[in-house]
Amino acid sequence: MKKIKNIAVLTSGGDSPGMNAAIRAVVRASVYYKIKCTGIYRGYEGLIEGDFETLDARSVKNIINRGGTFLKSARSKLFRTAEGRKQAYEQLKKNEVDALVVVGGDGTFAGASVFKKEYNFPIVGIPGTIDNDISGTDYTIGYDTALNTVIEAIDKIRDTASSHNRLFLVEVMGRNAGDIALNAGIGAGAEEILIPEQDMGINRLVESLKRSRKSGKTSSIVVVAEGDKIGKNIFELAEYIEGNFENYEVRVTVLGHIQRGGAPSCFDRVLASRLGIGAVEALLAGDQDIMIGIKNRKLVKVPFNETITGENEIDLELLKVADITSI
Ligand SMILES: Nc1ncnc2c1ncn2[C@@H]1O[C@H](COP(=O)(O)OP(=O)(O)OP(=O)(O)O)[C@@H](O)[C@H]1O
Ligand SMILES: O=P(O)(O)OC[C@H]1O[C@](O)(CO)[C@@H](O)[C@@H]1O
Ligand SMILES: [Mg+2]
Repeated sequence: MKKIKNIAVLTSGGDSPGMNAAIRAVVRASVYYKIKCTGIYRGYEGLIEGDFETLDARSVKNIINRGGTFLKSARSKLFRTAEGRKQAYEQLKKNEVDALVVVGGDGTFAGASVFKKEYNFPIVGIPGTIDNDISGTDYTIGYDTALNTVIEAIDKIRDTASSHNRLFLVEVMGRNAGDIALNAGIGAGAEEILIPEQDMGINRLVESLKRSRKSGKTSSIVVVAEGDKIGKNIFELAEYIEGNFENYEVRVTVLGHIQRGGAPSCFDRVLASRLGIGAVEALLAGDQDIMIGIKNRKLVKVPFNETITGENEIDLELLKVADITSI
């Protein structure tokens, strides 16, 4: 195998707090091991266009505390095409890049896996997404920060919900994964949590909210993941619930992209730093086509095809905790 002298790094898909800390770790590990590090701007889009810049230890100063990604990110349509990936490969050759670190979510890994098969180019992935929807790692970078952002927002909503005796539906991110909804829902003391992995059924939801009222609750918070399976959007759901209650006002808050921003938590900074170094060391050890993840507090190497199962397991114990604590 060709000796690795130049590692490139890019961030792709939705940004997540801690991506900067991951880039910083990749750059500084490269400096530590005396190899060149190349930053690629705007994910696979910049890879195709050749938007490259050499990074040194000082290029990544003062970013460990910053949300977003200074390399910027993109959702690239072109990289989904064979022609786009060919251009990407040509750019890597032209810039004498020997290996690539991609920081992103399941889509980013799917793209990396296709690229690796076509060009046999060494790639290691770092899980960076607020969704926590990647198999083989307990946590993805940004998820912990997003959870804290969500509970801070819901705590505020609770103040006004209880002052007005209202029911609030709070939509959180997660097109296919309910991790944010379930964990933030428990942490914020929600009465009900709707997740994509489970269809609770609209009637059961209404019955449960009626029971809550009867038990003496004067206000309620329902956390709804954006990809929940109840079959109505959150505003239709609010109307339906209001129509089934007397004198219970319903309000909707969609938290949206606020969940993706902000300074990373200490947990995400440390995780990102460990994974960044792990990725460089893996490439230097000859690994490729894998993600560096974390399991039971230890770094692990997981083949790309095992990270994108498309199925997100729900933690039944957490569902029980949510049920019992919302009585
Ligand atoms: N099957 C695929 N083939 C080639 N490229 C892909 C494929 N799937 C995804 N990609 C590339 O990866 C990019 C990132 O994927 P996606 O937009 O799904 O975000 P992600 O990495 O899953 O992050 P997040 O879910 O946190 O936003 C896509 O914009 C696309 O360029
Ligand atoms: O920023 P965009 O492209 O609207 O993406 C939103 C999606 O990205 C994610 O936030 C993950 O980054 C999903 O939870 C959400 O559905
Ligand atoms: Mg994704």
